[in-house]
Amino acid sequence: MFHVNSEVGELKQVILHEPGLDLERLTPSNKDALLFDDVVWTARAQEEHRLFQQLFRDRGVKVHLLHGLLAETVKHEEAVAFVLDRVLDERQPHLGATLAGTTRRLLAAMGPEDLATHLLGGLTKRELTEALGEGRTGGRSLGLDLLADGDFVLPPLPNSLFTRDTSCWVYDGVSVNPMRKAGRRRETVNYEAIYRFHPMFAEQGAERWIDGEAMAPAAIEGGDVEVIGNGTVLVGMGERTTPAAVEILARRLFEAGSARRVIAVELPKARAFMHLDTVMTMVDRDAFTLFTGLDRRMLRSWTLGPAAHRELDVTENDDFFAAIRAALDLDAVRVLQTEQDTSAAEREQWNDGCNLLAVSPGTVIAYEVNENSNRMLEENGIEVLRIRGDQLGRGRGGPRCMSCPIERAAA
Ligand SMILES: NC(=O)NCCC[C@H](N)C(=O)O
Repeated sequence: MFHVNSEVGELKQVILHEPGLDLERLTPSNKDALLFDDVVWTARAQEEHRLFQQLFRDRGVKVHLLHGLLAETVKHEEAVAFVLDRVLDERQPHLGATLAGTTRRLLAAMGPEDLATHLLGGLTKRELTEALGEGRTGGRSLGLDLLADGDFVLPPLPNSLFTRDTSCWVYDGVSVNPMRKAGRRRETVNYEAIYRFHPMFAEQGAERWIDGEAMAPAAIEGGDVEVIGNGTVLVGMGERTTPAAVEILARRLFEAGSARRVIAVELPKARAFMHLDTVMTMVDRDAFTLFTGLDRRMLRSWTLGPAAHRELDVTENDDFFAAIRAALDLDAVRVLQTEQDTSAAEREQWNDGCNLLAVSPGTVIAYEVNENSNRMLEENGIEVLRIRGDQLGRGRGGPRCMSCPIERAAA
């Protein structure tokens, strides 16, 4: 049975996405809408990613690749229908009934590997017309006439690289997340299909905390959700996760008896701090990194607990880390901040210096570029496994963002 009982306990199984066609689709003109800061050298990004994967395998962590999971999922006819009903909805502004139908017939006729590639990497008008052959594009369509050859009939999902965000496991269940940004919303459909139809998950009967489709416009992303243990979950509310979503998640967890408290923390609403894990991650049983640019005493936070009649007990905390210490039943928590000038601190945070993935208590994966942050961690007794990320980092996500633990022991 899959479960994630902590942020830092022994990691056993993880979902990663080795980028492919999805990253090749980035161009200077579409990268902003697709939430990347630059175009990417895909072959090098894949090389970097394979080294990242190897780190897990070397430590006995089972790696599941998203493309493989999706391909196995769409071997099932109901899964294909489920996905295509959603991604080729004729009401989408650029589609219309004819183009939606033509594209659907093409995708449905593909083998599972190719279908998975295009669900992640999208489909251009050129690819559609070439595959159908001259003059066989189905009926004439306004949507098709208005697209240029290189335009997308089905847009790509390059942020699939960040498997953390789209679904996240919290204790004995999973939340399939409604994404805040338009460029990531379709990722939810792929995961919804995997969790419903892939035999590895469908036969497990794990709890489902959030159903992304039903929950929009409330939004929550896994980078904001940290399962710190002892029945407690930490959730950031910034650019991506909404207060409504935090309350829905909290209520579900309390009703199932899977968590006793949720600590919600307010974050600045800015891209640099898009998720909680871009400024703060847990690195050991009693230790967190925190971006130096945030004053820990200024962070507003609330503790949510269950109350009668499906209500929530919401109390504002005086001190965020004191609330965490109490929730974890610890004498003290260590808040690790890198002492460096403000420009260096800003640069390292931008390069995901705080976005660490613990593989066991006190051992984390980090980008090598963040020299000051990594040195500081080592001075505090944390083992740092360094990875290259010159290409991977261009989407503004680090080792924690690029991993979705599905099995992790308590700390
Ligand atoms: N947990 C994370 O911070 N994930 C990084 C997501 C980066 C992606 N380009 C995004 O903007 O959503």
